[in-house]
Amino acid sequence: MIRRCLQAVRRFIPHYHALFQDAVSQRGLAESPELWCSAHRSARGLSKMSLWPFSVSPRDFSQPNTSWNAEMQEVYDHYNALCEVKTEEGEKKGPWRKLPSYNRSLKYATGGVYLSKIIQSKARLFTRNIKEHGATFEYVVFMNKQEKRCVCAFQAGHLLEGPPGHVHGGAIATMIDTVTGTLAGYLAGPIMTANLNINYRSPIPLGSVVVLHSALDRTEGKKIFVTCRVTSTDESKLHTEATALFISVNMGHLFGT
Ligand SMILES: CCCCCCCC/C=C\CCCCCCCC(=O)SCCNC(=O)CCNC(=O)[C@H](O)C(C)(C)COP(=O)(O)OP(=O)(O)OC[C@H]1O[C@@H](n2cnc3c(N)ncnc32)[C@H](O)[C@@H]1OP(=O)(O)O
Repeated sequence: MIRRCLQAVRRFIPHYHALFQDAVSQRGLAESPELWCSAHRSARGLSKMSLWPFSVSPRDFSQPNTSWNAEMQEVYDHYNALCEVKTEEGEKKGPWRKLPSYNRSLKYATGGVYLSKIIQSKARLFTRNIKEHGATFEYVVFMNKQEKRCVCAFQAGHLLEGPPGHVHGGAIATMIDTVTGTLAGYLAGPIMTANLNINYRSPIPLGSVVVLHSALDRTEGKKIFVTCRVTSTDESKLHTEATALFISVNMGHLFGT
């Protein structure tokens, strides 16, 4: 019985990948978060008829949870309100969009040729690999496509300690790479970080909430230059400044094939 289930699942996986690749190649990647979701959805219909053994609706890690402090919730509420604006005809889409956040950027991609098949399926996005709420990276990104910029509310958990009581510089760099990379990917499709230049101006206390403000500086051919400032939520304190260079790559480069 178990062997038959496994055979069915193995037969289904290539179909799933084909569907995913179709959606990717037909729609382009400029709207990547939607694309991931729609590619996932188009494959989902099939998965309902199959023996696909995994959860079909991935958890959105950027939803408020009990670990969020009042300041984190406040920043979330502020930008969330800007996602819908009230008009005389009712509510309509505002200039901001809350991006969903999953624990794999491409949930069903096989990756990592150096990993065994079983371990490959356990690969997870670095910033979303701890299930415990509030322990590491609690964050939510809001995108303003018109203005080519985004903001991210980030609450740094106790497992991100570097200097006593403060956030590790590598964790800050991770968040800067994630947020600037999300902006570059959202605007330009598949990208990889080529250069990240960071100035740490003042330490970030563990458990505190900061805001990452990221904006497109310019594009030159395949090169996408992005800036980032990490500030206190009221912007009175500058914690970190960074510039990043992303290069547009093809899907093969992204998957390492
Ligand atoms: C798909 C994303 C969509 C996401 C949307 C939202 C979904 C949300 C989900 C999850 C959020 C997570 C978001 C995270 C984002 C993080 C991304 C990473 O951390 S990536 C890991 C670290 N990076 C590497 O491992 C790269 C390693 N390097 C390479 O693979 C290559 O070097 C690469 C691709 C960067 C460039 O290689 P070439 O062959 O394509 O390009 P060449 O020809 O070398 O360069 C093109 C131009 O760029 C300049 N260039 C290249 N590297 C440079 C550098 N380091 N500094 C300055 N210029 C550089 C060159 O001089 C050249 O310029 P001239 O056209 O001649 O003017």
